[in-house]
Amino acid sequence: MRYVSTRGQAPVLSFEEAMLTGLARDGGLYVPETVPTMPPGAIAALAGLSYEEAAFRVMRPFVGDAFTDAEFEAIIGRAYAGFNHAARAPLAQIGPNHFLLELFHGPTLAFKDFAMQLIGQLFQAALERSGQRVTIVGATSGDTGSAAIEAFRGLSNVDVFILFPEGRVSEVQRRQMTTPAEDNVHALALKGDFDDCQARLKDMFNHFEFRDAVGLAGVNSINWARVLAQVVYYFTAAVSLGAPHRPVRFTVPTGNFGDIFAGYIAQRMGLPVEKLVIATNQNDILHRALTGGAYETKGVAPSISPSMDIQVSSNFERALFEAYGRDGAAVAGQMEDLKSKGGFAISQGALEFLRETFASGRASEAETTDTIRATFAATGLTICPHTAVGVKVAADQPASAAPMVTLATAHPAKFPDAVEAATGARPPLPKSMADLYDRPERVSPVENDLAALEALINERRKR
Ligand SMILES: Cc1ncc(COP(=O)(O)O)c(C=O)c1O
Ligand SMILES: N[C@@H](CCOP(=O)(O)O)C(=O)O
Repeated sequence: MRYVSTRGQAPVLSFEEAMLTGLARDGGLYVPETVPTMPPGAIAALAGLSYEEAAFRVMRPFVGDAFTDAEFEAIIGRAYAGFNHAARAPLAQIGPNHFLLELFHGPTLAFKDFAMQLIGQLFQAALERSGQRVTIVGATSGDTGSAAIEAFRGLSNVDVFILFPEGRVSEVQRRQMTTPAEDNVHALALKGDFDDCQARLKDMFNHFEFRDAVGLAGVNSINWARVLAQVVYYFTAAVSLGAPHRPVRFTVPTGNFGDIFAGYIAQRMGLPVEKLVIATNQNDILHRALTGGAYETKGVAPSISPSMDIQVSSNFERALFEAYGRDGAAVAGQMEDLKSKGGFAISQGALEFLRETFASGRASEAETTDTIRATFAATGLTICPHTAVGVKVAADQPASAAPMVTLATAHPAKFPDAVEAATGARPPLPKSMADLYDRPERVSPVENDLAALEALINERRKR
């Protein structure tokens, strides 16, 4: 299996190389050269398997010869052993034909654990084999950072630097990043928003001298392995609801477009997905792009679903690559316009392609709060504000016989203020985190300045 860049100019890589490389050297994102398919019989055969067994079957063709079957099986086993639900990604019914896919039973209580726990294991295996040491730099609006720190804390051949927007993550998210005591973990509070964090990260990848000197690696969803791990739960959920014999719809609370792009890959592999619905909060660039045809940035407005406070949605580039018939030059041109003009118009053909697969909707702040309240009243389930954005947008979709699955992307206890404002009750942290508020914090405030960030990382990384 080989991986190509969405901008068409970077070297073609193997799975392991693409995973360790992160952003392609032409600024693009790696995608598989061809998407392997699973025939209906193979999809039906996932029924009754454990999550780990299903994960092996779904992901195996993408990994090529990077790992033997036995190695890959063991890696998957270790990745999900720390989840606190036997099903890993259980479904809960919230309406006659509407289900929540609970993705918050991992160690940091968000869907990011599904991919991050796996790539933590994949990185360890690859680095042990090669004797390499890497510097991971990640940008986060709250959940990627804590999941990355959890997956890589204490590893001897990895330093982890996480950039988060100062004052724009929840207190629980911040403490998850600032309280680990391991000296390979560095939480950096950047003066700016998530887009600034992600832009500086991409600048570091595009500064080859720095990138090569520190052995820069990325664990944001620019990393293909992150997306791949997220493909699995689309299969397990759909099969539980009758796939491949019955199509299923998914609504995905969306920011950086990684999670929903994983759903698109599942569909390309042969999973009968009737529609993938992009659910945005008031930072609705993706909804505006899909409905109006222009991808135009405006400032990020802080919301009660802060992990989705994103305007430059990096994985949308992967969707555009498909929509433009895998024309890397066309994608590079649009990305250049995004950088220089703050936006671009999507061609009619590409827009039609996107609308075939994706629908979209937006939830305001008030609608998000109302949805948390109404879901609790109707079902007794407490949902996080990101999930609530999804539930609201799912409810707005046209009727269909296909079951609707909304991805429940985080545990409500990560966002107690928003949940309490809606329901009157503060969701408690699970026992494993009960002392989170008592642990000492360690964080470095940083300016939104590339040279200063690079200097700090270079000085602190171990050699
Ligand atoms: C809780 C939560 N929900 C939804 C999202 C959006 O996911 P994606 O960025 O993959 O679109 C994020 C951040 O990524 C998140 O942390
Ligand atoms: N919402 C994310 C933003 C980064 O997304 P990623 O999937 O590209 O890592 C977060 O919580 O950090």
